[in-house]
Amino acid sequence: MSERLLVLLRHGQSEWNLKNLFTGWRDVDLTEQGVKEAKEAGRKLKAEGITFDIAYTSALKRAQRTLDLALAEMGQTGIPIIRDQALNERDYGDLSGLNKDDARKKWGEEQVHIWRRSYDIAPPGGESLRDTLARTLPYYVQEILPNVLRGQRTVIAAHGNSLRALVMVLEKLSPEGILKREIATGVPIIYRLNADATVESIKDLAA
Ligand SMILES: O=C(O)[C@@H](CO)OP(=O)(O)O
Repeated sequence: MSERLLVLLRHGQSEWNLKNLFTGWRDVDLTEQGVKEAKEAGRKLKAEGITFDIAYTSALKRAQRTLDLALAEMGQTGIPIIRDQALNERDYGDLSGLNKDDARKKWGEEQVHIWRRSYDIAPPGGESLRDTLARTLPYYVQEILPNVLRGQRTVIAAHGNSLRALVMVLEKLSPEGILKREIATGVPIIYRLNADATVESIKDLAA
Protein backbone atom coordinates (compact mmCIF):
# COMPACT_ATOMS: atom_id res chain seq x y z
CA MET A 1 0.00 0.00 0.00
CA SER A 2 1.36 3.40 -0.87
CA GLU A 3 1.93 5.95 1.84
CA ARG A 4 -0.33 9.00 2.15
CA LEU A 5 2.26 11.37 3.59
CA LEU A 6 1.81 15.11 4.04
CA VAL A 7 4.42 17.28 5.77
CA LEU A 8 3.74 20.91 6.72
CA LEU A 9 6.75 23.16 7.23
CA ARG A 10 6.64 26.80 8.30
CA HIS A 11 9.54 28.87 6.94
CA GLY A 12 12.56 29.50 9.16
CA GLN A 13 12.92 32.80 11.01
CA SER A 14 12.54 35.75 8.61
CA GLU A 15 14.15 39.17 8.85
CA TRP A 16 10.83 40.62 9.94
CA ASN A 17 10.10 37.86 12.46
CA LEU A 18 13.38 38.94 14.05
CA LYS A 19 12.50 42.65 13.91
CA ASN A 20 8.98 41.90 15.27
CA LEU A 21 7.22 43.46 12.26
CA PHE A 22 3.90 42.40 10.75
CA THR A 23 4.93 40.69 7.52
CA GLY A 24 1.98 39.28 5.58
CA TRP A 25 2.64 39.41 1.82
CA ARG A 26 5.84 41.46 2.08
CA ASP A 27 8.60 39.39 0.50
CA VAL A 28 11.36 39.36 3.12
CA ASP A 29 14.25 36.91 3.30
CA LEU A 30 15.36 34.43 5.95
CA THR A 31 17.81 35.43 8.69
CA GLU A 32 20.94 33.36 9.31
CA GLN A 33 18.99 31.66 12.09
CA GLY A 34 16.18 30.99 9.60
CA VAL A 35 18.64 29.34 7.21
CA LYS A 36 19.87 27.12 10.07
CA GLU A 37 16.29 26.18 10.99
CA ALA A 38 15.49 25.26 7.39
CA LYS A 39 18.56 23.01 7.12
CA GLU A 40 17.77 21.45 10.49
CA ALA A 41 14.24 20.69 9.26
CA GLY A 42 15.76 18.84 6.29
CA ARG A 43 18.11 16.89 8.58
CA LYS A 44 15.23 15.91 10.88
CA LEU A 45 13.10 14.71 7.97
CA LYS A 46 16.01 12.72 6.59
CA ALA A 47 16.60 11.15 10.02
CA GLU A 48 12.93 10.07 9.96
CA GLY A 49 13.62 8.25 6.70
CA ILE A 50 11.25 10.54 4.80
CA THR A 51 11.51 11.28 1.08
CA PHE A 52 9.18 13.39 -1.05
CA ASP A 53 7.75 13.06 -4.57
CA ILE A 54 6.37 16.59 -4.85
CA ALA A 55 6.61 19.92 -3.02
CA TYR A 56 4.31 22.94 -2.77
CA THR A 57 5.23 26.39 -1.57
CA SER A 58 3.99 29.97 -1.64
CA ALA A 59 4.98 32.82 -3.95
CA LEU A 60 7.16 34.28 -1.17
CA LYS A 61 10.89 33.71 -0.91
CA ARG A 62 11.10 32.94 2.83
CA ALA A 63 9.01 29.80 2.23
CA GLN A 64 10.67 28.95 -1.11
CA ARG A 65 14.19 29.22 0.37
CA THR A 66 13.19 27.16 3.40
CA LEU A 67 11.95 24.44 1.07
CA ASP A 68 15.08 24.57 -1.12
CA LEU A 69 17.40 24.40 1.91
CA ALA A 70 15.48 21.54 3.52
CA LEU A 71 15.34 19.55 0.27
CA ALA A 72 19.07 20.10 -0.31
CA GLU A 73 19.82 18.62 3.15
CA MET A 74 17.68 15.62 2.19
CA GLY A 75 19.42 15.18 -1.18
CA GLN A 76 16.01 15.78 -2.83
CA THR A 77 16.60 18.81 -5.04
CA GLY A 78 15.25 17.13 -8.18
CA ILE A 79 11.57 16.84 -7.24
CA PRO A 80 8.84 19.02 -8.81
CA ILE A 81 8.15 22.22 -6.86
CA ILE A 82 4.84 24.04 -7.37
CA ARG A 83 4.62 27.64 -6.20
CA ASP A 84 1.27 29.31 -5.70
CA GLN A 85 0.13 32.46 -3.93
CA ALA A 86 -2.82 30.52 -2.53
CA LEU A 87 -0.30 29.37 0.09
CA ASN A 88 0.96 32.89 0.90
CA GLU A 89 0.87 34.25 4.43
CA ARG A 90 -2.35 35.93 5.58
CA ASP A 91 -2.37 39.46 4.12
CA TYR A 92 -1.86 41.84 7.06
CA GLY A 93 -3.12 44.84 5.07
CA ASP A 94 -2.30 48.22 6.62
CA LEU A 95 -0.44 46.55 9.49
CA SER A 96 2.22 45.12 7.13
CA GLY A 97 5.62 46.58 7.97
CA LEU A 98 4.51 47.96 11.37
CA ASN A 99 6.24 46.93 14.59
CA LYS A 100 3.94 44.70 16.69
CA ASP A 101 4.80 46.54 19.96
CA ASP A 102 4.23 49.96 18.33
CA ALA A 103 0.87 48.69 17.06
CA ARG A 104 -0.05 47.60 20.63
CA LYS A 105 0.83 51.10 21.90
CA LYS A 106 -1.28 52.71 19.18
CA TRP A 107 -4.38 50.47 19.19
CA GLY A 108 -4.08 48.65 22.53
CA GLU A 109 -3.03 45.10 23.41
CA GLU A 110 -6.51 43.63 23.03
CA GLN A 111 -7.27 45.08 19.59
CA VAL A 112 -3.92 43.90 18.22
CA HIS A 113 -4.48 40.44 19.69
CA ILE A 114 -7.90 40.34 18.00
CA TRP A 115 -6.33 41.24 14.64
CA ARG A 116 -3.58 38.65 15.09
CA ARG A 117 -5.52 35.73 16.48
CA SER A 118 -9.28 36.11 16.03
CA TYR A 119 -10.84 33.83 13.43
CA ASP A 120 -13.00 36.20 11.43
CA ILE A 121 -11.95 39.77 12.25
CA ALA A 122 -9.63 41.13 9.55
CA PRO A 123 -6.95 43.74 10.24
CA PRO A 124 -7.62 47.01 8.31
CA GLY A 125 -7.23 46.34 4.57
CA GLY A 126 -6.12 42.73 5.19
CA GLU A 127 -7.40 39.16 5.58
CA SER A 128 -8.88 37.39 8.61
CA LEU A 129 -7.85 33.78 9.20
CA ARG A 130 -11.21 32.82 7.68
CA ASP A 131 -10.35 34.81 4.53
CA THR A 132 -6.98 33.06 4.36
CA LEU A 133 -8.66 29.68 4.75
CA ALA A 134 -11.06 30.58 1.93
CA ARG A 135 -8.13 30.59 -0.51
CA THR A 136 -5.77 27.98 1.00
CA LEU A 137 -8.43 25.33 1.55
CA PRO A 138 -9.75 25.08 -2.05
CA TYR A 139 -6.14 24.95 -3.26
CA TYR A 140 -5.38 22.15 -0.79
CA VAL A 141 -8.49 20.17 -1.67
CA GLN A 142 -8.25 20.59 -5.46
CA GLU A 143 -4.51 20.65 -6.14
CA ILE A 144 -2.64 19.02 -3.25
CA LEU A 145 -4.89 16.42 -1.61
CA PRO A 146 -5.57 14.34 -4.76
CA ASN A 147 -1.80 13.83 -5.13
CA VAL A 148 -1.40 12.85 -1.47
CA LEU A 149 -4.27 10.36 -1.75
CA ARG A 150 -2.72 8.66 -4.76
CA GLY A 151 0.52 8.14 -2.85
CA GLN A 152 2.62 11.17 -3.82
CA ARG A 153 4.64 11.95 -0.69
CA THR A 154 4.10 15.68 -0.30
CA VAL A 155 5.63 18.62 1.56
CA ILE A 156 4.06 22.08 1.87
CA ALA A 157 6.46 24.86 2.88
CA ALA A 158 4.43 27.93 3.80
CA HIS A 159 3.59 30.38 6.58
CA GLY A 160 2.27 30.64 10.14
CA ASN A 161 -1.27 31.59 9.21
CA SER A 162 -1.66 29.83 5.85
CA LEU A 163 -0.54 26.60 7.57
CA ARG A 164 -2.76 27.35 10.58
CA ALA A 165 -5.69 27.35 8.16
CA LEU A 166 -4.69 23.88 6.89
CA VAL A 167 -4.01 22.55 10.40
CA MET A 168 -7.50 23.68 11.41
CA VAL A 169 -9.02 21.49 8.71
CA LEU A 170 -6.66 18.53 9.10
CA GLU A 171 -6.98 18.40 12.89
CA LYS A 172 -10.68 19.38 12.89
CA LEU A 173 -10.03 22.27 15.29
CA SER A 174 -12.70 24.80 16.18
CA PRO A 175 -12.08 28.51 15.50
CA GLU A 176 -11.25 28.80 19.25
CA GLY A 177 -8.91 25.80 19.07
CA ILE A 178 -6.90 27.08 16.13
CA LEU A 179 -6.35 30.50 17.71
CA LYS A 180 -4.26 28.91 20.45
CA ARG A 181 -2.22 26.87 18.01
CA GLU A 182 1.19 28.43 17.27
CA ILE A 183 3.23 26.84 14.50
CA ALA A 184 6.97 27.04 15.16
CA THR A 185 9.37 28.20 12.45
CA GLY A 186 11.30 25.39 10.76
CA VAL A 187 9.60 22.52 12.61
CA PRO A 188 8.07 19.88 10.31
CA ILE A 189 4.68 18.41 11.22
CA ILE A 190 4.23 14.96 9.69
CA TYR A 191 0.73 13.76 8.86
CA ARG A 192 -0.24 10.35 7.57
CA LEU A 193 -3.71 10.35 6.07
CA ASN A 194 -6.41 7.72 5.75
CA ALA A 195 -7.91 6.96 2.34
CA ASP A 196 -10.83 9.30 3.15
CA ALA A 197 -8.40 12.21 3.75
CA THR A 198 -8.83 12.19 7.54
CA VAL A 199 -5.69 12.15 9.66
CA GLU A 200 -4.38 8.74 10.73
CA SER A 201 -1.36 10.05 12.67
CA ILE A 202 0.45 13.27 13.49
CA LYS A 203 4.09 13.66 14.46
CA ASP A 204 5.49 17.08 15.31
CA LEU A 205 9.28 17.13 14.93
CA ALA A 206 9.83 19.86 17.55
CA ALA A 207 13.19 19.22 19.24
O1 LIG B 1 3.74 38.89 10.62
C1 LIG B 1 3.16 37.91 10.08
O2 LIG B 1 2.91 37.84 8.86
C2 LIG B 1 2.72 36.74 10.96
C3 LIG B 1 3.68 35.59 10.92
O3 LIG B 1 4.98 35.94 11.25
O4 LIG B 1 2.61 37.20 12.27
P1 LIG B 1 1.52 36.78 13.37
O5 LIG B 1 2.19 35.73 14.22
O6 LIG B 1 1.31 38.08 14.12
O7 LIG B 1 0.28 36.34 12.69
